[in-house]
Parts: sequence; structure tokens; C-alpha cells
Amino acid sequence: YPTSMMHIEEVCASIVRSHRETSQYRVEELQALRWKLFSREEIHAYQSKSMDEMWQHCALRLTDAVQYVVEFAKRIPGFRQLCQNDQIVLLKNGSMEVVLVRMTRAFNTENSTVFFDGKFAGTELFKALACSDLIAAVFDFAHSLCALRLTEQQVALFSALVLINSDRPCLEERGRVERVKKEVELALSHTLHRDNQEGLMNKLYQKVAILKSLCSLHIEKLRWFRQLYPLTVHSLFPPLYKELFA
Ligand SMILES: COc1ccc2c(n1)CCN(C(C)=O)[C@H]2C(=O)Nc1ccc(OCc2ccccc2OC)cc1
Repeated sequence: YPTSMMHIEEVCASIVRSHRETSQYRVEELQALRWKLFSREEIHAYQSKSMDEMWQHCALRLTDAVQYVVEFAKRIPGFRQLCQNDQIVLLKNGSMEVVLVRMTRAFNTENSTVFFDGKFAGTELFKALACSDLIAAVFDFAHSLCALRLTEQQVALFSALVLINSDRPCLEERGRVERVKKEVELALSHTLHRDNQEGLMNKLYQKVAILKSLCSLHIEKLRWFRQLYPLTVHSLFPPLYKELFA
């Protein structure tokens, strides 16, 4: 496998470069915007949207992020050598998890706001979605991951680890995924060792468990929404969002 030939440092450099090349927004851009908040009138306008309008609005924006994560996955050493089925299984289960990991870079813990539509929004802006538990869980996760104060390199390697998960259901060549995962784990522990932060490894594994429940909640809410508005999901949601999550 290409990764076993590559020295661990090359695997690290390759994943960090891929993360940087596929980050829709640079951290500096997001930092510059973090105090650009929505006015009361703008918040009220979002809250006055119909449920299906707001769900479609969010699905469109999240699909932007998912597309960049798909591109990131394809550049992880060894991912493209996996069979098609397994690549899809890893993306179906892991892409929203990586979006949520990346979202912490667009989160302002000081006023609990997240980047949305060009400004930073609090949980109240998403009221029309009628899934305050999901939004609360997304914001709580963002707070808890921000608290670890990960570097961009650590975010890159953690994102790769979240994606290359050999425990996913329906994998056809679990052994091959396992080997790629081992290389990514080595790359992450190599980086944490170099950063003198070995203690982070098990904290990051605890976050993997929270991500899994968060994404199950997202799927559950989407199923509930789809029951209420089947046509909206069928004809107005982005195909990629439907393919991966519906
Ligand atoms: C990778 O990091 C980021 C960070 C921010 C953004 C992006 N990427 C992509 C571009 N983007 C734009 C254009 O606004 C931002 C975005 O989508 N923000 C946003 C969207 C929906 C939110 O909550 C609703 C919700 C959350 C989870 C699951 C389902 C949901 O609703 C159905 C909260 C914030």
C-alpha cells in the first residue's frame, strides 16, 4: 500500500497539506469575521422562515462543506486504493463527522456563535428548524472540541482518523481499511508526541464517540423532517446531501 512505503512524516505532511487545500475557509478569514453578528431583524427573518425553507437553506450550505470533505478524503494516502464500496461507506458515515470537526474552526466560543451565511449566528437563529436538541448538541460539541485548542495540523490528522474508521458497518475489505487507519493513527500519535501532547489522543477518541451520537441525531432529525416534507427532500435538497445522509 502507498502509505506503508511512505514514511510516517510523509503521511503527516500529505494529510496536513490535503486539509489545507480542501478547507473551504482559511482560519484567518473566519477569525476576521467572528464578531460580524446578525442584527435582531436578520435573526427574526431566519426565525420566520418555514421549517422546510430553513432545512433546505441549511442543507445547501452544509453540502458545500461536505463537498470539501469528500475532496479531503480522496487525498488521504491509501483512501483511493480502497474499493469503491468502502470509500462510499466511509464517506456516508464520516463526512458529517468531519464537517462538525472542521466547524469548530468557524465557532466563536466567547459568544457561542457559528459561521453561517457570511456572519456568526447563535442557536436562536436556527429556531425554524424545530430541532433545538440537534443544534444544542452541535454547539456543545464545538465548545468541547475548541476547549482542546487543537492546531490546524492536529485538526487535519484528527479529521483523517474520524474518516478512516474500520469499525463502520458494511465494509467489504475491513482489513485494508484497518491498515490505512493504522498509518493515520501513527501519523496522529507522531504529531501529538512531537507537540508533547500525548494526553490528547484518548481525549480525541472520546470525541469520536460524541461525533457518532451527534451524527445519529442528525440522521434521526432528517428522517423526521423527510416524513413531514418528502417532496422538499426529494426535489429541493442537494443530491449529495440525500445520497450521504438520507
Ligand atoms: C466546515 O465548517 C463550516 C462551518 C460553517 C459553515 C460551513 N462549514 C459551510 C459553509 N457555511 C455557510 C455557507 O454558511 C457554514 C454553514 O453551513 N454553517 C452552518 C450550517 C448549519 C448549521 O446548523 C444547522 C445544522 C447543523 C448540523 C446538521 C444539520 C443542520 O441543519 C439541518 C450551523 C452552521
